[in-house]
Amino acid sequence: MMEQNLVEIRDLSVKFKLKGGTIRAVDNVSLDIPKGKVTALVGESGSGKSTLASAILKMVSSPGVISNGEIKINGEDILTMKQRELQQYRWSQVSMVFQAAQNSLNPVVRIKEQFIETYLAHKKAPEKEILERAAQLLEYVRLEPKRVFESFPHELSGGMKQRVMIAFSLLLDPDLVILDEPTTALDVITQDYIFDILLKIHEELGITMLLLSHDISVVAKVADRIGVMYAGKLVEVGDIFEIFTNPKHPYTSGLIKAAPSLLEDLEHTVPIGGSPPDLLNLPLGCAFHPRCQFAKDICKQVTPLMETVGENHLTACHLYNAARDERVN
Ligand SMILES: Nc1ncnc2c1ncn2[C@@H]1O[C@H](COP(=O)(O)OP(=O)(O)OP(=O)(O)O)[C@@H](O)[C@H]1O
Repeated sequence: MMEQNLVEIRDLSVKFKLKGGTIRAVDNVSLDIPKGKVTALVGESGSGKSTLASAILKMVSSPGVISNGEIKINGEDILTMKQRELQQYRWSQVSMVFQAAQNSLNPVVRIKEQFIETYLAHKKAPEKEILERAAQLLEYVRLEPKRVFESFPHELSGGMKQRVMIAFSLLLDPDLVILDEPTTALDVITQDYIFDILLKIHEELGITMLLLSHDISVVAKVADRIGVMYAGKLVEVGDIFEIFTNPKHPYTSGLIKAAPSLLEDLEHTVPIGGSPPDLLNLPLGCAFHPRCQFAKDICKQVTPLMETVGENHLTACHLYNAARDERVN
């Protein structure tokens, strides 16, 4: 059966005009988010994951601007939506749990009231119905509705607040939920617990998810598809099995080798050498070339384009252009 895409992003660029110059936090990215699947975006801090995700909500933070591209959800172009349409679209079609989202709960309002306010800001319904829905969602995230409803945020632990935020993100029954580093700042056991919950929600509600993480091992358990970002570009995308068994881009291989919990063997992890790129001073050619042990002359001069390297698998790396060229010759 043909896979249907919920979101189709084409040639998306987001620029930030800063004191030292202009950076492209997202640089000509094209990505499909298939319906009913969990897609993960991974890459080091600063690679552009959050900026890309906020563009899907047309909520890029100032001074960022979406300088080109197209984002379609269910075939509808988000970037041409008017303010009123956007207000409807956010939360009810796409919701996002931001980084350290626990802190975005209002500290002086009981959770119950926050559920009601959030719902009513987008749709009308009797309070009783809203609370029934909220209670159902709290049960999904394995929290006791009665207790949580009456609590203020400071009465809940970090992991509980994060689960409340996940429940919030589902409140208006969106098609897509974006989770930005959903478990950072939580201990490992709580992280696992939250990922179990996310997986269950995904399986039972069939909801499409976009998960952002700097740690490829964290998303390995839940994602169906992985996109790898480096210096604002998408450098590899493929189904989870392909990415882990047959990574093509040296940066993807580096992320996998550097992930301790994947190898279950701390001694054999190999950190990626060099340091993350300075977006104000990107090298010519492939931005990863100064850290790449396979870099050739062409990598220092020409930016590689995304090319198909397998079924549902694309990468932007000259190593594969060369392999293809050799086959052709
Ligand atoms: N509001 C802003 N003002 C200036 N620069 C920004 C802003 N938001 C993001 N950037 C820059 O855009 C680039 C990409 O940042 P982004 O937060 O999207 O990366 P990320 O991969 O999500 O990393 P992290 O997980 O650390 O947030 C970074 O260089 C960052 O400094």
